[in-house]
Amino acid sequence: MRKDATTLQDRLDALLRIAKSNERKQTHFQQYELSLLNCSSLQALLQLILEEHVQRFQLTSVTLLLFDPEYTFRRLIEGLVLPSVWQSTLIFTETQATLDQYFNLQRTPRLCSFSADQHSRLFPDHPNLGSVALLPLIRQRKLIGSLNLGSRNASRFQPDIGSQFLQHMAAVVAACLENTRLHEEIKLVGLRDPLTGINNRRFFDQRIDEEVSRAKRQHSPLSCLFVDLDHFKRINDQYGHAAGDAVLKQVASLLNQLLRSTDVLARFGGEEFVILLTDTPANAAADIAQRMRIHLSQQFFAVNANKQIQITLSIGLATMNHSNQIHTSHQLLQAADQAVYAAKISGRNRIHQAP
Ligand SMILES: Nc1nc2c(ncn2[C@@H]2O[C@H](COP(=O)(O)OP(=O)(O)OP(=O)(O)O)[C@@H](O)[C@H]2O)c(=O)[nH]1
Repeated sequence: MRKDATTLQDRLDALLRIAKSNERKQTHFQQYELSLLNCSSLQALLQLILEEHVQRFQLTSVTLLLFDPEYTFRRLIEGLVLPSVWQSTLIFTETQATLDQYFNLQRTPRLCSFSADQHSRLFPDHPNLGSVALLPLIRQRKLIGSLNLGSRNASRFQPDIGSQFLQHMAAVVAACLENTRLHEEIKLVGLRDPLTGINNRRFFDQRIDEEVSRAKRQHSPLSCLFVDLDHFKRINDQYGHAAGDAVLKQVASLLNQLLRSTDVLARFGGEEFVILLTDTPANAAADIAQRMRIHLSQQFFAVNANKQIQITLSIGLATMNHSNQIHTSHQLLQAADQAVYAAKISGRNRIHQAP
């Protein structure tokens, strides 16, 4: 009788321990889910998925394979400084078949033993895993990627283990990835000029303030070029607005190619471009402007199937060098603007340097 009571008590204790452990897991997952849902940037989200996930759930490796046929994701992360380990944990594919091979038609999570033949592309840094869970990331019934969990423990992920919880996590991850991607794209659209694809004036207004502060802090010179196409109206009038657009696009691309990655190029409006040359004194900026003017005057621009034209630029140059009258971003831009006006009235196709 007494023995029976003890056994019953042991069983109850064991059940209580399991219930408590499940509750802890549930709380743990809910906290993780909340952090995923609260993420506002793609970098922070990727950090949660690729790094925090491994620790929180005691895994050996977590990787993401994303279907990115138009390089949308890759363009968004291009400008970010990402941890070098992500080079092997953040994987992209342009072909749907690469993803499809890992899942059945129902696209349910796949829990199985690790096989080097099948899974090495998903876990390039971990050739000795015991088991893996491949979770399909689905949005609007489309497979957008796969979240891949790897464990050294061979019994951690096996086909007979319930996968509802993992399926739920994959749905949250897929939704968060889509949301942050859209969010980042919107941010980018607000700062890009849709015609030329380069930065717009809003972006420039933010950057010039940052660069002026940096130049003051580091006591380094900062030059600004105001570039204005000569007689651009004639191109529109003679060959049409679409031809004018094509010329603007080509000019933006040519200017971009001539600059260093630390310089800032933006379309200021219409046929005007602005450039910030960081850590560049006036004489060096004048050389760059001169090279730019000559290079562009030697290019040919197709305005229709049978006609190519040449163009010229006027450039105004101003420099903040901590010993002249230029102390603010407004003064720097205004000085460059007045200088381009002086270049125009003194004959165009030339550079004018602000005093
Ligand atoms: N095709 C095209 N034209 C534009 C765009 N934005 C502004 N423009 C045109 O650019 C022309 C600018 O004309 P103006 O300000 O007179 O300047 P300009 O003809 O270049 O003459 P100068 O600057 O004095 O040499 C106008 O005809 C605008 O319609 C655009 O996005 N696309």
